[in-house]
Amino acid sequence: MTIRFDNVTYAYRRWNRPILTDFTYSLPAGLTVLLGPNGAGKSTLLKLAAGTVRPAHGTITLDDVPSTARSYRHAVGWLPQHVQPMPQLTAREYVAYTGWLKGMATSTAHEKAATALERVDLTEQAEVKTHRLSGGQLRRLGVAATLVHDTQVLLLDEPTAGLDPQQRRTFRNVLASLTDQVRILMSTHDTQDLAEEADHVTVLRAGRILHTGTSKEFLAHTPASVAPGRAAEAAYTAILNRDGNASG
Ligand SMILES: Nc1ncnc2c1ncn2[C@@H]1O[C@H](COP(=O)(O)OP(=O)(O)OP(=O)(O)O)[C@@H](O)[C@H]1O
Repeated sequence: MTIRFDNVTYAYRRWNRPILTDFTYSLPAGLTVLLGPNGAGKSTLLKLAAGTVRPAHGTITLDDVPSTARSYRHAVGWLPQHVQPMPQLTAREYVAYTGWLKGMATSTAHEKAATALERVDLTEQAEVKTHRLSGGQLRRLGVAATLVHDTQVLLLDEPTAGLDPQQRRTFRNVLASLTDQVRILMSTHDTQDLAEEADHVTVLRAGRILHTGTSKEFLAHTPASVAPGRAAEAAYTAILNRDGNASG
């Protein structure tokens, strides 16, 4: 099951310049990292894919189901940049409540919540009130909430921003463990982190795809003299520079 953008054009206001124009993209299997400078259109792309905003032209589909359909929004989970705790709820109740909001029976929502928490490695925190969770645990709680209703595609907007290195590692490991069942598109500014877990990399600038391919193909852009620890950052810079030179 994958999300396809076909000739999508989107502007925030009818009279504004479009952020995406005639944009075509198909989300590959596994974990895809979405890179791009500030204002490239990453969040806009994720919001369109989540069905929270609609294109002016073109179509966004999940195996032929349009993004306007209820079944589309059930199959696609979107994690915004900030996960708000609900102080009165435990982690388990929070996830079950999300399932209930999506139309699940209360008993099913509780059952599915336990499985979703297990998938993000939060079983031990199931009875902890959400405002007592750490920043990294809160992000994983957000992922559990999006997984509770049998999500096929997970969209994450800078989920590792503000996390310390240990929390980022745990978060990435959790994402990597989900990719056998869920396709994931994750935006980030954390270029170096991605080299470890991403299957694919897409680079966006000014609403255009500069590069999309496997991580190996992405890293092949690394200049020869660069130390391995800097490879992803250097590959990203090389792709941006190549485009800058071509369009300049
Ligand atoms: N609600 C909005 N109304 C009008 N313009 C917007 C709105 N949200 C974003 N934009 C504009 O759309 C463009 C793309 O923004 P978007 O947030 O998608 O980029 P981004 O790649 O996610 O950036 P960042 O890395 O800074 O989060 C920017 O020029 C931004 O100013």
